[in-house]
Amino acid sequence: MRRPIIAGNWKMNKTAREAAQLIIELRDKVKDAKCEVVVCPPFTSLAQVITLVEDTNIKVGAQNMYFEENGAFTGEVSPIMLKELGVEYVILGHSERRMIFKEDDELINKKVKAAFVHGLTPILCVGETLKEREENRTYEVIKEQLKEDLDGLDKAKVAKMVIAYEPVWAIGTGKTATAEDANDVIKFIRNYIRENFGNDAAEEIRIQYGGSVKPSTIKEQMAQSDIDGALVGGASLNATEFAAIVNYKED
Ligand SMILES: O=C[C@H](O)COP(=O)(O)O
Repeated sequence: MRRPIIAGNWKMNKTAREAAQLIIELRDKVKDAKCEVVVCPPFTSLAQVITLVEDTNIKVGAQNMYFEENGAFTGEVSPIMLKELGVEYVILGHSERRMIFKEDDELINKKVKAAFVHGLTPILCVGETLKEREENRTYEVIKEQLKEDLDGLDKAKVAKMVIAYEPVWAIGTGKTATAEDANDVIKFIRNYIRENFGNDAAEEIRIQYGGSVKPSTIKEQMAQSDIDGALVGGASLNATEFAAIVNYKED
């Protein structure tokens, strides 16, 4: 039985002071959550947030990292640095990294492998653009991303990671994929894992939906057969909203 995982991606929001306020407000509101709760603040707040979530049920992820351990890579942060701080998860291949910062699948694959080398769990994001969806290329695009991003990984590692299906057209737009549509794509991802990494990995891997998730959408999304959680952007910046998502009620 897969334990749902709901993660808040704060993106480039919250100063260190604001991050501390948010996490202090959030701690109590999510303490009885049944799902795994993760927050992904900007690098500048990671250390402080990790201190503030000690002895709570909140885990911490980073929003990105480089694949090298150290060296002349100005502006980058390494897996070793994250691990030492107490970071457990790292978001990789987010569509904003792919589109704005031109990250390609080869780079994302190196980052996914480096995360595992250093004991971090990747939350790998995949998803199609509106144009690709309109051209009926959703499955083809996602298959290609999975093929490249997971290249060379063994099934034990794939089983442990998290994949977030985020249709690019649903991110920050207020448009969500219908719960059924999201579930269909997530089933497709699970089948890809089954075919390429075996049944155990397919049954164990957790696959989230991301894209304008809100308190009003989460219940229906979590009621689907294959959706194992959510990667939440905008709504994770407000403690009450994020707590309402994390504390969704099952029927
Ligand atoms: O990582 C989170 C996603 O990009 C979704 O963002 P959003 O909830 O603001 O649409």
